[in-house]
Order: sequence, then C-alpha cells, then structure tokens
Amino acid sequence: MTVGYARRYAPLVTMPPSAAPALADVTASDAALRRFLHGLPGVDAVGLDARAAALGTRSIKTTAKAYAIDLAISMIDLTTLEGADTAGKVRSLCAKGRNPDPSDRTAPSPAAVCVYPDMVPVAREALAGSGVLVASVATAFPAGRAPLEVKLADVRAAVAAGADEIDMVIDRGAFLSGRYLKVFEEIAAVRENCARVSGGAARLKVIFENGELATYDNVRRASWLAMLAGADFIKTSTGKVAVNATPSNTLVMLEAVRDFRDATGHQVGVKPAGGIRTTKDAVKYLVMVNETLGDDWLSPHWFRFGASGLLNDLLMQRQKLSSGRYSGPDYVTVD
Ligand SMILES: O=C[C@H](O)COP(=O)(O)O
Repeated sequence: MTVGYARRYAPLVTMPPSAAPALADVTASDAALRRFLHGLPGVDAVGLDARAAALGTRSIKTTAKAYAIDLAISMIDLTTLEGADTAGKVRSLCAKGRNPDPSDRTAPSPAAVCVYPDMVPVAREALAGSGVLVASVATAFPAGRAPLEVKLADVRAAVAAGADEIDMVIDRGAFLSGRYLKVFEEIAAVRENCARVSGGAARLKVIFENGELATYDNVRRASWLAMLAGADFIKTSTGKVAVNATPSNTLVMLEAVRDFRDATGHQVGVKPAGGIRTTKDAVKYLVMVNETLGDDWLSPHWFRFGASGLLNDLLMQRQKLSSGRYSGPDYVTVD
C-alpha cells in the first residue's frame, strides 16, 4: 500500500475542523506516524498498575449496585466465537439476548450478540425487531493473517449480511515491527468498506490483542493509531490468547480516549474483552470508567464488555438483589 492510500482515507476521520489540522500531518508518512507514536508520553507501569488496583477496591452501595448491574448487562456484547458454533447455538444465544431472564421481564438486554461472519444471517434473523445489535468479528479473526483484500471481503460480507458492528483485529506483526502506516491504512480501509456497504451505519471496533503487544506503551500507541484511523471503539483482546482484558491495559485505553477527545473533540468507545466473568469484575471496570472518563462514557454506545459468561453472573446477582437469595445457576440458561 502507498502513502497516498493513507491520505485518501485520513479525511474520513471525523474530527472537528479546529482540531483536525493538528493531527492530519501525523499520518502523512511512515516516519511522521512513527515520530508521533513514539513521542507519546511513556506509561509509568508501576503507577498504572497501582491506579488500576486502587480503583478496583472501591465499594459501592446496594442501590448503586442494582444500577451498575443493569448498566453492565446493557453494555455486554454477548459473544460466541467457537469453531464448533452452530446455527442452533447462535439462535439460543440470540433468544437469551432478547429475553435474558424469563422470570423477570425488567432485566435489560445486552447491547449486541457477537458472532463469526458466517453466523451473521442467523443472528440477524433471530434478533429482528429486538433492538439487540449484531456484531461480527472480521479481518481473519483472531490472527488477522490474510491478505488485505481477503480481510476486506470478510468485512463486506459481514456487513452485507446485516452486521451492525464490525470487530476487526489489527496486524500485530506489522505493528510490532514498526510498520505503523500499514496498520493505519488497513484500519482506514476497513472503515471505508464498512461505511460503503452499510451506508455509513456500521460501527467499527478495532482489536489490539494487548496480550501480544508486550508493553503498555504499545497499547497507548495502538490506541492513538486506531483512533487516528477512524475507530469508533478500541477493544483490548480477542479472548483467544493467554492475557486478555486486564484493568491495567484497559485503563491505558481509557486514558487514551480521554486524551484523544481533549485533543480532537472526537469521542471513541472502549471495549474490554476476554476473561471478564463476574459481576465484581464488571463493577470494577465501571468504577474505572466513571473515575477516568465520567458519565459521558457510561452508556452502551461508548462502553462494552466482550464476554461469553458474564451475563449469567450478572443475572444471578440481579436475582439475589431483588429476592435476597441466590437462585443458583439452574435459573439462568447455560450457554
Ligand atoms: O470478545 C469477547 C471474547 O471473545 C469473549 O471472551 P470470554 O469467553 O473470555 O468471555
């Protein structure tokens, strides 16, 4: 790909005119982009871990807990990404998305059901009229090892089949070898394909696979790179490697979206994914969002949990709060 390709897509980044010129130049060449990303302040890893741990110890009142549980449910991308997925499994996950707690119709629905591209038509049909979105991983998820044209075809097929949101993986090999412009151009190209096929409606989440990026500095660089290329959301992980979302790597990303909005006026969402299974963990993340970003990000439009098992625990805790006792796992459907 050429620098011209990057220039072609850079204007798609919807920054306010007052802020755009300041950052437009940083994607003009490989060298300019490297200079910019390596000029970002380094992350103090010890301080970061301490901050994330301290935020994780905050307790919240029972009334706030009920609110937090419903908010967390509404922020879930209810996910199944297994090689063994069947249409039947996807349909039953969608039924759960439509009506998470059959014993209590006041339980909110998750934001989206997230599936592989070939399962999008099944999910689209099963969720019709429910308000629950269809999200799909694409770009040769989870490794991202395919030629760009194959990745773009994957994206176009998922959007054409009815995906409201695309979760793409970055090329970690290119990123780790310093070929930042290649990563930028791929994200911009995916964004353009999403926009073209969906008429601008499909939102793009960009997955870094933090567990493979080795340092918090790299997570910060990947965050800025993806936001410059037009990501609507930045997402920690695929859920397929040893280290997935952690409070610390998510905090780096929360700080990045805060700083990006300060610099450009443009707001980007955050999605921790992989390994988040308990209400306690979800509440920790919500406290972190509240303390770092405030109310502006406390909605499913701007914050998501990518999770396969979290919904069940939230539903059990929700039942406990309303009835005073645990119903036990038999009262929530097993995925
Ligand atoms: O994006 C979501 C992840 O793939 C789900 O990971 P999990 O099964 O650890 O919740």
